[in-house]
Amino acid sequence: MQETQQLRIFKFGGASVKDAAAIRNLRQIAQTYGQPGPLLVVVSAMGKTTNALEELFQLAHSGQDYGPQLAVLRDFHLQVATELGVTDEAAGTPALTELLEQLQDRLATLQPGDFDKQYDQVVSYGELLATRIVARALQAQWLDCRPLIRTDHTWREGRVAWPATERLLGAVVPAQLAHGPVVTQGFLGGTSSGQTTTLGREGSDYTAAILAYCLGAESVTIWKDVAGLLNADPKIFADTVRFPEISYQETIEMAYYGASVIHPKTIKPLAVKHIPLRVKSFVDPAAEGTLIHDCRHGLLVPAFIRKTGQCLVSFESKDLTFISEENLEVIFGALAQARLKIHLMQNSAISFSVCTDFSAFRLDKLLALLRDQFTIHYNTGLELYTIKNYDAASIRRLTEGRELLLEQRTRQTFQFVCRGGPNEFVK
Ligand SMILES: Nc1ncnc2c1ncn2[C@@H]1O[C@H](COP(=O)(O)OP(=O)(O)O)[C@@H](O)[C@H]1O
Ligand SMILES: N[C@@H](CC(=O)OP(=O)(O)O)C(=O)O
Repeated sequence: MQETQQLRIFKFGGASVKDAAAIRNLRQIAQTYGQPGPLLVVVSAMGKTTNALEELFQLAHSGQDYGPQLAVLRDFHLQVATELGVTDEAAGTPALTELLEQLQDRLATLQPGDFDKQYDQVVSYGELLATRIVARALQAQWLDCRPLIRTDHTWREGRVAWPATERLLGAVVPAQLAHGPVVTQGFLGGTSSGQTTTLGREGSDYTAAILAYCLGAESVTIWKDVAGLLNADPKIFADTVRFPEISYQETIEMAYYGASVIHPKTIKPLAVKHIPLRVKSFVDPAAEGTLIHDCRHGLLVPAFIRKTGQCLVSFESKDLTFISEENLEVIFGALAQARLKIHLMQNSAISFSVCTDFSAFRLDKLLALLRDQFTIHYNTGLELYTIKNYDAASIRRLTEGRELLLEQRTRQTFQFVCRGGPNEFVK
């Protein structure tokens, strides 16, 4: 594989491309910090476009009128392109209007069934449209990553076929980078038969890591609306502290437990190749941010992580049989089939409980698979809190006055599930 010397990868998420002013700011950052090249820029859908596309898709798939929402989405992208003066369609292939027409066609020709597969074919247009605009604004080359980031057919959470992806990217991207900056889509991949897949919501950070791993990048910088990786989400918790540097191991755990600033899959490919990851503020790009790399540090301050939209499911054997390895095998198999990920689990003599993301569709599937064998109870509308590197004061801060439905602690991590409610303790 041909490695690109000193390649820097910049990733810009939805907030950093939410309108024309944000894209001008991105251009300034790329010009100031992305030189000398080579520079590969990964871009997500603009603002909340992915949510809007999800809604559009739901409407279209269920046969409802989606015309007004589609018009809003179309006008928004065209308006931003006009404000940036990048409506010169001849200069880009495919043109913005061509992508918008493709999206319209996709929506008009949806078939009943195949929900997840068709979701990917529609929702992917957020990144296609955004990169078309950003590439033109940067006068950079536009790269369609779908034929190069090869995944299996796991719709909505494509699993990367690493050897093929490394070969495909290596054959195309270094040559393109030799001609100047390249802009490509986050979140997207493609199957061997040429169908679009997505890598899981908020998966654009992961795309930056895939590209870095496969192309042997020097570093990855993800530009966010926060000062760096903090010990908690500042939208929820008061008095947050920035980590100037932190290890891959600490970061992967924070991301895994739900610190939404970095997609959890991002860290491993970078750690394997010792590629540093910087989290920097696009609001204050000169500020230090956070450097995530191979480093050792003492005990860090407690980090707080909240996951909302949780569901606690308890399985009880119907005949007072103990929860055994055989029972657990059946339960885990059903959870995997329903594609429900376990965030926390606990068992007693005759009962086994798991905390997972709530999805009515997936929960129904799980119930259908296990109802005959187990008595199943569940609660929805819950929150899962994790405190990494906890102490007594940090536990008190979060748990006081709350009814804990499930609680667990290891040497470094304290977790509990409780009902969602006002966050009287956080701000
Ligand atoms: N530990 C944390 N440190 C910093 N930001 C965090 C943390 N946990 C959650 N966040 C949230 O992550 C947001 C940035 O991530 P996200 O909105 O997904 O960015 P993007 O869309 O640009 O990829 C911040 O605005 C902040 O609210
Ligand atoms: N646009 C996709 C992928 C993504 O990563 O977006 P962002 O970088 O804005 O979190 C999503 O919203 O899920």
